[in-house]
Amino acid sequence: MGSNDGDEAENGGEGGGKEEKIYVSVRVRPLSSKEIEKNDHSDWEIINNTTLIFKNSLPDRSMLPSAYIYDRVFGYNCDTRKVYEEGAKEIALSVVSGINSSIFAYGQTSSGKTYTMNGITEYFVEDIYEYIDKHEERKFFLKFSAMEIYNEAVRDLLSSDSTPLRLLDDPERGTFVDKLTEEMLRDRSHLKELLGICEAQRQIGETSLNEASSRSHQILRLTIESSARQFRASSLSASVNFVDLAGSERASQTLSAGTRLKEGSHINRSLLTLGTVIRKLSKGTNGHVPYRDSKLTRILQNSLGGNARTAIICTMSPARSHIEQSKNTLLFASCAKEVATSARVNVVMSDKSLIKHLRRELARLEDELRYVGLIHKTTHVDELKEKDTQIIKMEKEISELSQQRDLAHSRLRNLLSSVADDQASRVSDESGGVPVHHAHNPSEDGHYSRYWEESSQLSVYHAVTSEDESSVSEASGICYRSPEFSISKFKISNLNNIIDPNQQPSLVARVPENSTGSARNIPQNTYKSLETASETSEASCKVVQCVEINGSIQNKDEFSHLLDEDCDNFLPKTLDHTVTGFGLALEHHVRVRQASVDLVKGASSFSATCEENLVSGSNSFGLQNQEKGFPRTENLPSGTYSIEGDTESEEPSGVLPKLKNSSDKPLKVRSIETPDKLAMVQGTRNWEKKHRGRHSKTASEAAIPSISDLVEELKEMDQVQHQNQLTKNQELPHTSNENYKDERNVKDGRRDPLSSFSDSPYEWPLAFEKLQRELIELWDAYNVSLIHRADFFLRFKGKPTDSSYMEEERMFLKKMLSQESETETLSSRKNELRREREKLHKCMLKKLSSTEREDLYKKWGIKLDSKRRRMQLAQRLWTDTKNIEHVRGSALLVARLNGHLEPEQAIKEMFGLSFTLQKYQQKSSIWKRISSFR
Ligand SMILES: Nc1ncnc2c1ncn2[C@@H]1O[C@H](COP(=O)(O)OP(=O)(O)OP(=O)(O)O)[C@@H](O)[C@H]1O
Repeated sequence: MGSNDGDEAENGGEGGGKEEKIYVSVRVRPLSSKEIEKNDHSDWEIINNTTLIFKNSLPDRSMLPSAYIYDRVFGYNCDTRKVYEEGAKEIALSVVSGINSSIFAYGQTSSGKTYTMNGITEYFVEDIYEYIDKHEERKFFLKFSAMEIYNEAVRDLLSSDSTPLRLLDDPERGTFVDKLTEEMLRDRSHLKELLGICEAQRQIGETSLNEASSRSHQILRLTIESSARQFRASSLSASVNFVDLAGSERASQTLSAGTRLKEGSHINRSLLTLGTVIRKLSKGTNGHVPYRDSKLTRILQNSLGGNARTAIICTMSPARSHIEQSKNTLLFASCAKEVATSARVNVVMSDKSLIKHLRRELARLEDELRYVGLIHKTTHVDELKEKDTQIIKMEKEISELSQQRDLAHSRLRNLLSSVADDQASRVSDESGGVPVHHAHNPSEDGHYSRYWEESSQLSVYHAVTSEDESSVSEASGICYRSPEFSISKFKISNLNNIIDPNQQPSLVARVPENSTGSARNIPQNTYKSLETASETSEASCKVVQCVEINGSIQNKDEFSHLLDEDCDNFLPKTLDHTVTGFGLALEHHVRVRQASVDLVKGASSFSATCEENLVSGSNSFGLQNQEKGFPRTENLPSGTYSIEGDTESEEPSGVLPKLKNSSDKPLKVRSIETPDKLAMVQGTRNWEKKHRGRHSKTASEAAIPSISDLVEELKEMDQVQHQNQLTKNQELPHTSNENYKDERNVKDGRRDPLSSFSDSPYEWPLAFEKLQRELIELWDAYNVSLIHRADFFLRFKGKPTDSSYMEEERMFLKKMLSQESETETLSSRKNELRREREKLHKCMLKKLSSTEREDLYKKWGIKLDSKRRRMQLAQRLWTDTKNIEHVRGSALLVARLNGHLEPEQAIKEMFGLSFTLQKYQQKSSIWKRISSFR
């Protein structure tokens, strides 16, 4: 063990501690006088400073080891100073460097522990104060405490109170003795004084081996704190323990008994625990170390395996008589030599320095916080900038989208305006309730344009376009549109030489420019054929017509002549399934035509109205090419629907009149007509030419049977169409736009009942009720026969297909009312109505039982005891036209009294006669029946 000025230990021990083996030395005392007296021999030989040899002179000891090596072996003549200098000083003085240290004296009783430890303490006190004296730059604080463990009780050696002290455990301090006196040392003399007290306080007893045997374990603790005088930021604090253990003893040797035996028992037990701890620690295992098995090991735990430097001086007697005890001591020393401790420098911060240190630490943490905050702030700013960029980008996109939306709205408004113009133009050109679509919207390139309706699937055009007065072209084409695609074919022929340049074309058609561009689902060969066809031009084309079917068409072959042979490829096959729409339209137009036929009997103004919209002259229809200008209709339910130009000599008999080319005169276009409309008008004209003013029913009666059959067939198709429409509308959201529909479908008081209601089943019930009430009022105003009212009222109960009949009835009555306002005529009708009531009153007696009559009297509020009760009942029929239940009751009673209207005949009768009510004197079938009541 070298010199120790503290610097080495401080440097090496700072921080986590420096592991160091316990410094173990053996001191062999000389034989005592008693041992010599007993002629006891020494078998030990110290051959050098570290080796001790047992001179194996005894035969029974041959098995013992002969050489013992330790850190230092002090022989018989070695004085205590040298033991201190070489076996304790360096470690003991570590305390001035802030390192805990412990100096142990271990050995058999009377082996010289107290003798050695007293000397070491004395030398240490001298050295420590010498050290303090040498280090004036530091200020030292020395505290001294002393305790003994006697019979496993801790006693304060600096206190006169022998009350045992408790051992407490502290997380930082470890195990400590509660209330142990700790004296602050003033100087070395003070320490010596205290050491004297401890020696005086310690339990000493006389045994056979030692007149002043220490019967307790003594622990002297000197705590030294030091700090630099100029810089007191920190101080060093450490304790040095000088432990003089009680000596192990054998009771037989010490001849102890009583108290000494008890003392020896505690001594041996505590030393046994110490030996166990040392042995455990020496093995370096992490197993359990029984520190707590004794107060000695608990108090010295830190010195044995913790934060301390430790030196153990094992004392032994060389006498042969103590060979066993000596070998146990050497065995203990050998184990202790393997135990390592980890001493470190214990630095204590002063309050002031601690505050200063804490302030510096606080400043450092604040700097870190600011740095972290700056980083976060920077990150936040970057995120905000990125979001601002996104916002700007999104605002730009919104602006662009808004512009696109406004543009789309503008286009939509223009489109709607064009459609509205188109609708207005169409309505203005209607002459018989037939929708003909016109448009007069020249595009920028000079062509006229038009848009088709949303409901259109197929449109067949044959129209004229004009860029200027000198360049007029004919365009014929067919356009098909489905939810998936739209497609068009257009063929243009120059008509400069055949069109009257002074006459502006009234109808032009334009297929939407993108119609073919969106036809991606069309077979490629079809598309090519269309392109090829569109490039074809036929200069000889002269026909200017347009056939437009909204909704569907019966057979593509009907229109194939408007196209070339490629049409078969681009007309969709689905056309074959769309039959009923065309049939429905045709039915309506045929009915109108038939009504016209009836009306024009006798200078009908209705035919004149129709005629106003027709072309004038002998070639009024302008049809010069039947093959291209008009569809063949051989597949229609009845008759031939083509029209031949010269019909002057034709008599409509059984079939509709035919249209054919009439002349090669310059084409004069005013209107584009559908074939059935043209047929209707032509039929009217033909009939008018033959029968005007004669009131003959020949033509109409000849036409009625076939038309009626046609109506029946078409009515069936109408039902199918109606069901299809219902299904379609149920799949679509319902949007009511009644005002628009009214505006669209009403012109001069005339509504197109088909376009008004048949495609709007949700609107029809309300419209039916309204129309029904209107008819009731009109019947009442016109004094229409009660039988007619009843039959009509009960026959048409609200099916959408009733709309046509009811509308025609309404139009007729309004027309009649406007034309026959003379008082005389109205008075005549009142008389007719009065006579009809009288007839009904007479029928009651035959048709109704007495019970039925009484029930009716009660129901109708007629007193049973009153007179002329049947006449009262007849007079009350159809009097409250505002009350629909009253009207219904009246209708039922009249029908009951009438009794023989066949449903199958009703439609024929109604339409055969309803339009001729003003001429009921002509004795049509129903009025003949009415007359039968008279
Ligand atoms: N190295 C030595 N040189 C001369 N005398 C010694 C030496 N060591 C011990 N002695 C003497 O031996 C006797 C016993 O010593 P000491 O009391 O120190 O033994 P001990 O180990 O403390 O005994 P115990 O355990 O019983 O207290 C004392 O009289 C002492 O003076």
